[in-house]
Amino acid sequence: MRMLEVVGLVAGYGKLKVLDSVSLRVGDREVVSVVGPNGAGKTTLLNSIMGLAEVYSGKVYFDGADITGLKTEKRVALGLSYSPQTNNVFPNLSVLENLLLGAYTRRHDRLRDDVEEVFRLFPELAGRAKSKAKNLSGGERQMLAIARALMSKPRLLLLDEPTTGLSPKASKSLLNKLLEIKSMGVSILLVEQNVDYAMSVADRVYHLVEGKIVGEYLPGSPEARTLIETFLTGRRVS
Ligand SMILES: Nc1ncnc2c1ncn2[C@@H]1O[C@H](COP(=O)(O)OP(=O)(O)OP(=O)(O)O)[C@@H](O)[C@H]1O
Repeated sequence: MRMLEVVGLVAGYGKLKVLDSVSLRVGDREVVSVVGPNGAGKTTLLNSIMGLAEVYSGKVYFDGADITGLKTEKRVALGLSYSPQTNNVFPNLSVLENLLLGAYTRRHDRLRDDVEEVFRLFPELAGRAKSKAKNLSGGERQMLAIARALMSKPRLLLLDEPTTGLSPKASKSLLNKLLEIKSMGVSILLVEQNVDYAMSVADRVYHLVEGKIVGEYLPGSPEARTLIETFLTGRRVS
């Protein structure tokens, strides 16, 4: 079994069923991306994996253990971490305070080393440790959100459209950081609307449309190129 296995997940919010029998997997040291149009259910998928949406049927396994019914903080303690698309930093707290909050599930004996490690990964944040998060640029804020998620020392990082609102240059720089995070031994499940971005970092890509997985691709394959073209021309794949 892979590190993360999602099997036949039907999930949503109250009476609204969003995901329809979604199955996917993420292996050790793998970057997997989920692409799909607005409203396809990408965020709901991440929410379900973290215990933040209602699961009506299906299972989520992490390291072979069934975590479908676990509380979110228990999932974090097991090694899952989540950087949501919005509201992912505390604007009135400093960069350092945001980072320390990311470590709330852990014992605190190595925090200084861990802060230094994320500052090595994101030197842009190191010089702004005392700045309030609300004073950061969009790109710096996304970096802080990811850095904060890393402070719980995850083995699997869930990222919801971290390039939202960033320039192409800032997006590429952020995507390069994801490859560095992968090389540190952390797996990543990346939700993206920009197919080119997803394909540039992912080992595998799933295509989610109207709550269903309609394809799985290896970046660089002819099928993957077709997927990109389909997105770019706005045609629907079903
Ligand atoms: N907290 C919520 N409560 C109720 N409905 C929700 C909630 N979050 C999302 N939805 C609904 O679930 C459906 C799927 O939304 P979701 O955010 O998962 O899609 P998405 O693929 O991430 O879209 P986007 O790319 O626009 O973020 C939409 O109809 C949305 O209105």
